[in-house]
Amino acid sequence: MPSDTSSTRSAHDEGNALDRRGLMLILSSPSGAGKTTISRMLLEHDPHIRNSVSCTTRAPRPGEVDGRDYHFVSQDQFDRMAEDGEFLEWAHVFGKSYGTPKAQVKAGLKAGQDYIFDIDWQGTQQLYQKLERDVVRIFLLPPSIEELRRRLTGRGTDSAEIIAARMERARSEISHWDGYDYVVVNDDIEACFAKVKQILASERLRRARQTGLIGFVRGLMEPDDELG
Ligand SMILES: Nc1nc2c(ncn2[C@@H]2O[C@H](COP(=O)(O)OP(=O)(O)O)[C@@H](O)[C@H]2O)c(=O)[nH]1
Ligand SMILES: Nc1ncnc2c1ncn2[C@@H]1O[C@H](COP(=O)(O)OP(=O)(O)O)[C@@H](O)[C@H]1O
Repeated sequence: MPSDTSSTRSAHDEGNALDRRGLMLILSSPSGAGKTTISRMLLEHDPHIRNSVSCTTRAPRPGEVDGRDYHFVSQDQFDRMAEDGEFLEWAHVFGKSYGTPKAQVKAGLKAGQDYIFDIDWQGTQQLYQKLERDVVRIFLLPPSIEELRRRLTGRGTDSAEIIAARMERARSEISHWDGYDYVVVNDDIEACFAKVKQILASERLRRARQTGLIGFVRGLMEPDDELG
């Protein structure tokens, strides 16, 4: 048995990052369904998870911060990064390029760091093909198409033309819902957040992620001297 059993136990109970391999929590949804809102709530609530900051060629929205929400790059910079193999995956969405930088995430996962990915279904498929064992896929649905339109309009960040393009694409994005492990309807935001937290807590406890348990379990199985 490890000498410091109590600290080992409490570390496991809290899903402590040092005891296990990190996981990749993917949140996808049609634009406006609420994945950015849920990601931000999770990042505020949970010190063990970080945002994987994507590169994009789209313009920043009011309130978005370069390096926090996205790395905003030119098309030339993006193409060079893609050619140099700096992305884990990348895709064209709404006529712009979006990509997940490789370096930070790969090292982080090994060190037990969890990451949130706010990426579309194309990126989700690519990440799943490459890193299946680390990926947890959640798809958020709006309670109705009318509510989706209200949210896109109410967000106040996009022109009528861009909102129309996003609504146009919503149905085809929703058609990929069955490529996800979990599907959550984002009607009431607190109820949706509670479900996402529940999924994360359970996924952290999967045996395959609990690399720190191996030594602990071996200790439990050692012959007990007192029993002879
Ligand atoms: N494949 C891929 N998709 C991304 C990445 N970053 C963002 N996206 C997706 O691109 C789409 C547009 O994102 P954005 O312009 O922020 O609009 P939003 O969906 O309304 O927040 C969304 O479906 C995002 O999930 C990425 O690195 N890779
Ligand atoms: N459950 C909800 N109820 C009402 N409004 C919501 C809910 N979830 C998100 N919103 C709002 O809808 C808009 C779009 O949400 P956002 O998180 O930006 O979506 P996405 O990142 O999927 O495009 C934002 O103004 C956000 O505050």
